Amino acid sequence: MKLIVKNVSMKFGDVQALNEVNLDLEDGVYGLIGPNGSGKSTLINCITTLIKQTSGTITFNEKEVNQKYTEYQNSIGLMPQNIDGFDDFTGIRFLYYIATLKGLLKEDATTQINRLVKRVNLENVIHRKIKTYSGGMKQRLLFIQALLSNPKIIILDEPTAGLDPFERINLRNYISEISDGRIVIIATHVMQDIESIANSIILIRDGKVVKNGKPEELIQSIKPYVHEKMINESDLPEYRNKYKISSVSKLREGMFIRYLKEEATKQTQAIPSLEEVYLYYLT
Ligand SMILES: Nc1ncnc2c1ncn2[C@@H]1O[C@H](COP(=O)(O)OP(=O)(O)OP(=O)(O)O)[C@@H](O)[C@H]1O
Repeated sequence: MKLIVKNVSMKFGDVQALNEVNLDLEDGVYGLIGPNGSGKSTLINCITTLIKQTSGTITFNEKEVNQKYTEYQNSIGLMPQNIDGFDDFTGIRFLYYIATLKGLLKEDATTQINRLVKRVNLENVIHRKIKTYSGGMKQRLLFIQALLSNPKIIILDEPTAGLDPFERINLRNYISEISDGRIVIIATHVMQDIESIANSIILIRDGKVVKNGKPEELIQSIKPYVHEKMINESDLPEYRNKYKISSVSKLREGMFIRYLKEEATKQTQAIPSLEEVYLYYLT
C-alpha cells in the first residue's frame, strides 16, 4: 500500500496553505505535526479529496486519487475534529447513519458497531443522545465511526483535543492497536499524542514539510543544539533573549534551564526530547 503526495501546493486566494509538499506513505503511524495554520487540515482535505490541490498529484497504489476513485474513497476512515449537527442523535443512531453512508449492510454494520462500541467502553451510553456526552465519549464515538468498514487509511484530526490525560492515554492505546497493516495519519500540535506511537513524524510549517523522519532520527538531528545549565536568576532574561528556552526549573542553587543554541558546546549538551524537536523546527 502506497500513498504518495507529490509536489502538492494549495492556494486560497493569496494564502499559500501548502507549498510543494512531498510525502511517501506506507503502512505505519505518521504524526503530522505543525502549529495552528501550518496547513495540516488543508493537507488532510487534499488527501481525502474533500478539496482539490492547486497543483501536484496524490496517488494511492499508483492511481491518482479523486472523488470518482471509489475504491480509494472506501479505503479512508476520517476522524474529524468535532461532531457538529448530530447533537440530537443517539450514539448508536449516529454510528448506523455513518455505516449506511459507507455502504455497509445492516448485518455487517451491527457486527462492527457492537464490536467497536464494546472495545472503547461506550456500551452504557450508546443509546443516549450525543449532546449528553462528555468530551472523551464524543472522541471515542468519532474514533470508532472512522473504523467502520475497516478502512486501510485512517486519518485522525487532533484526536485528543480536550481530553484528560487518562482518556488521552486510552485513545493512544486504541490507535496503536488498530495500526497494523494500515496507514494512520495523526494531525496534531501536541507532540505527546504521537510520542510513543508514531513510526514517523512529518513536521509542517507555513505549508512546507520542514523535516520528516523517525522520532529517533529527529531527536538525533538536534542533539548538538540542546543544552542544559544552572544559571543565576538574574541572567534568565539574557538567555530568553538569545535562545529558545525549553524549560526552566527554580532550584535552591539557582535556575536550571534547557535551551536551544545553534552552536554545539559539548559541556552543556543534553539529550533532546521531541518537544524540543518541535521547538527547534517549528518555532
Ligand atoms: N477555505 C479557506 N479559505 C482561505 N484560507 C484558508 C482556507 N482554509 C485554510 N486557509 C488558510 O490556510 C492556512 C492553513 O490552514 P489549515 O487549516 O490547513 O492549518 P492547520 O495546520 O490545520 O491549523 P489548525 O492547527 O489551526 O487546525 C491558514 O493560513 C488558513 O487561514
